[in-house]
Amino acid sequence: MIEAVNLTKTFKQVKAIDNVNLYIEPGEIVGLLGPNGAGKSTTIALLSTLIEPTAGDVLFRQQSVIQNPKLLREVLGVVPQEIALYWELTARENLQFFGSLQKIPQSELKARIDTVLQQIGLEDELKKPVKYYSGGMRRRLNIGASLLHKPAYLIMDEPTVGIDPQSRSYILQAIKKLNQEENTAIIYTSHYMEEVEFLCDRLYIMDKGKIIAAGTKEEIKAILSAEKTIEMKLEKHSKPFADALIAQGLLANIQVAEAHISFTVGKNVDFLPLILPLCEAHQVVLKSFQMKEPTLEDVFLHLTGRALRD
Ligand SMILES: Nc1ncnc2c1ncn2[C@@H]1O[C@H](COP(=O)(O)OP(=O)(O)OP(=O)(O)O)[C@@H](O)[C@H]1O
Repeated sequence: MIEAVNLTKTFKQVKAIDNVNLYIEPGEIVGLLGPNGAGKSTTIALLSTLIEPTAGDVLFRQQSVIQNPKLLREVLGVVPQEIALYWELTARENLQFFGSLQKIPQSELKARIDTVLQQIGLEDELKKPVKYYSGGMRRRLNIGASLLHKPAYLIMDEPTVGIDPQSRSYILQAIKKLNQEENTAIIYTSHYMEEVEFLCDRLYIMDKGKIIAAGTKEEIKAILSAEKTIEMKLEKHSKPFADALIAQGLLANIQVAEAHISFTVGKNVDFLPLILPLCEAHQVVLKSFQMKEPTLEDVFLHLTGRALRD
């Protein structure tokens, strides 16, 4: 198990993370979710022993990794957010280079590269330098470079940023397969809710350097079980109506996107008597109502008052 204990990191005046506690056990996929600047990259830089904390510690098998980073580094792969590849080399040549850096014996390296190319779906068909690859292919190779030494734990920092939906879906499937077939434990950071919903067993939601919620997806969604989310569609957008809805103060998390309006209310609140008089006053026609199960995005909005991508 890797564990962060009261982890704090301050850069000059900025407290990038503040008293973070989290853990990951062998074989599980744990999501670290939060908007830009929440402290995800700092947390994983600390977990992967790239930087040292201002306070607190990272434990691996209950030993401090500050004292003994080697123990963890041997079993850890890190996929950085920035692509770290050699543009003039082919996929295989890049992997040969990274494999040698990781001191994988030459007698084993070729077979490991073959396996990794297969795991990331690049096989051997690509004999071109990386500079000719698509964004998705580069991302896949970036992941491959961290898999050569068969890490038991893999930390991935937003590995699908800036790629097309097809490549993203391919990468998500490959990560799931890696976890299921090799039992690789994965810490996955993202600000894409759908990715975390698809991949993760447990998750931590971060905001402004702190963990603001932790648990299984079901546990986190249960934070909102006392509320329901309503989506309604108007015949056409009406700013005076939307303003009046916000001003009456009894509905929470009101989101207005043209003629689509959503809000949350307590499970037992009868919201129609709150809305219908406003419709009448502003001559607004309601086309539909829908009750929605809470999503992780709703939980984030509830906890922070902001959307994840704000
Ligand atoms: N080397 C640094 N020097 C100064 N401030 C830093 C440094 N690294 C991070 N920070 C600050 O710490 C806070 C957390 O940043 P961090 O990169 O960990 O967030 P993040 O959740 O990974 O964001 P993103 O999704 O944009 O990668 C931010 O306010 C950031 O500006």
